[in-house]
Amino acid sequence: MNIVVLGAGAVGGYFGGKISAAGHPVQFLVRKRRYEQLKNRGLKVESVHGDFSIEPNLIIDPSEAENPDLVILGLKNYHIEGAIPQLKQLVEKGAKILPLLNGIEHLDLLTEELGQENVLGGLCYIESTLNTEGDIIQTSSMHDVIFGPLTSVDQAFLQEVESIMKQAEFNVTLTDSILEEIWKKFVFITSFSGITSAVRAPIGVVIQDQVASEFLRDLITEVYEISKARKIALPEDTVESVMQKLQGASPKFTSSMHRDLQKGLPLELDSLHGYLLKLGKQHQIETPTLKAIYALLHPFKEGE
Ligand SMILES: NC(=O)C1=CN([C@@H]2O[C@H](COP(=O)(O)OP(=O)(O)OC[C@H]3O[C@@H](n4cnc5c(N)ncnc54)[C@H](OP(=O)(O)O)[C@@H]3O)[C@@H](O)[C@H]2O)C=CC1
Ligand SMILES: CC(C)(CO)C(=O)C(=O)O
Repeated sequence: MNIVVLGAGAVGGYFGGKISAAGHPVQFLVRKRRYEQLKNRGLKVESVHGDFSIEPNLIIDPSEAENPDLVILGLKNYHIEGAIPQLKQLVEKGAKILPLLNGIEHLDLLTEELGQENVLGGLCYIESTLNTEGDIIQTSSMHDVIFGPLTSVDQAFLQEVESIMKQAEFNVTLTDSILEEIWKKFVFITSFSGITSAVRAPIGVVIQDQVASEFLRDLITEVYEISKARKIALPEDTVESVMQKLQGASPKFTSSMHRDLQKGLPLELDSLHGYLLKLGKQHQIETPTLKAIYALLHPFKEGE
C-alpha cells in the first residue's frame, strides 16, 4: 500500500515516520519550508518509546505521488480548505483520505469536496510537538490511531491499513463506530484544550483548584449535552469519566492548543469551541462556559 502524508508535522510526521521506519512506502507531501527542514535534517523523532530518524521521501506536488492508496492527513483545521486542490488530485489518483485532526467539522468539508466514499473517519491520541528545528518531540506514551469507515468501504482495504499500522508499532483500532469515537475525543479535547489554554497551565493546576475544576466539569457537561442533541450515543457517564481521566492524568499533561498558544501560533478555536457554539445555538442549548473559553482565547486565535 502506498501512503502519502499530507501535513508532516507533530502528528503526520510521527505516524508517517513510524510507518516508513517499518519499511512501508510513505511519501511526505510538504511545502517549501518543511521540505528544506526535512531534507537537511531528516525526519527526527525524540520519543519516550525510543528516538528514531528516517530520510523521508519528500514531494512538493501531488502529481509526484506514486499510485497513492491512502493519505494520512495531519494538517491543522485552518489549513484544510487550502489543501483541497491537493487532496482532489490525490483522490483522482485513487487515494482514500484518513484525517487524524482534532474536530468534526472538517469531515463535512472533506466529504462534500472529495466524496463520502473517499473519506475515512479517524483521530489520534498523542502528545507531540515540533521543536525550533522541526524535530518531533513526543512527550508521553500515548500513540493511538482510531479509524473506521464513514460509509461502506472495502473491508480488505481497511484491514490492510490496520495491519500496516500494527507493524509500525503504535496502537491502532479499526472500529465500526468511528463517529462515536470522534465525538468521544471531541468532548475530551474541547474541554481539555479549552481549560488548559484559558488558564495557560497544564491540567494539574486546574485539578488542584476547586473553582477551575468546577468550571471544567460544566464545560464537559455542555459539550456532552451537545453530543446528545446530535444523537451521538456516548455513554451516560461521559462527564464523570472525562473528569476522572483528567484527575488521574499527569499534572504536567497539557494540550496541543495550549502549546500552540505558548508558541504564538494560530489556534484551532473556530473548528473546536466555535463549532460547538454554533451547534449549541442550533440546538438551543445554553453554553456559558464555552462562550467564556471562546472569548478568552479569541484575541489569540490568529497567533502572533
Ligand atoms: N500535536 C499533538 O499533540 C496533537 C495534535 N492533534 C491534532 O492533529 C492536527 C495536526 O496537528 P499537529 O501535527 O500538531 O500540527 P503541526 O503544525 O505540527 O503540523 C501541521 C503540518 O501541516 C503542514 N501543512 C499545512 N498546510 C499544508 C499544505 N497545504 N501542504 C503540505 N503541508 C501543509 C504544516 O507545514 P508548514 O511548515 O508548511 O506550515 C505542518 O508541518 C491538528 O488538528 C491537531 O489538533 C491531535 C492529537 C495530538
Ligand atoms: C489531548 C491530546 C494530547 C490527545 O491526543 C490532544 O489531542 C491534543 O492535545 O491535541
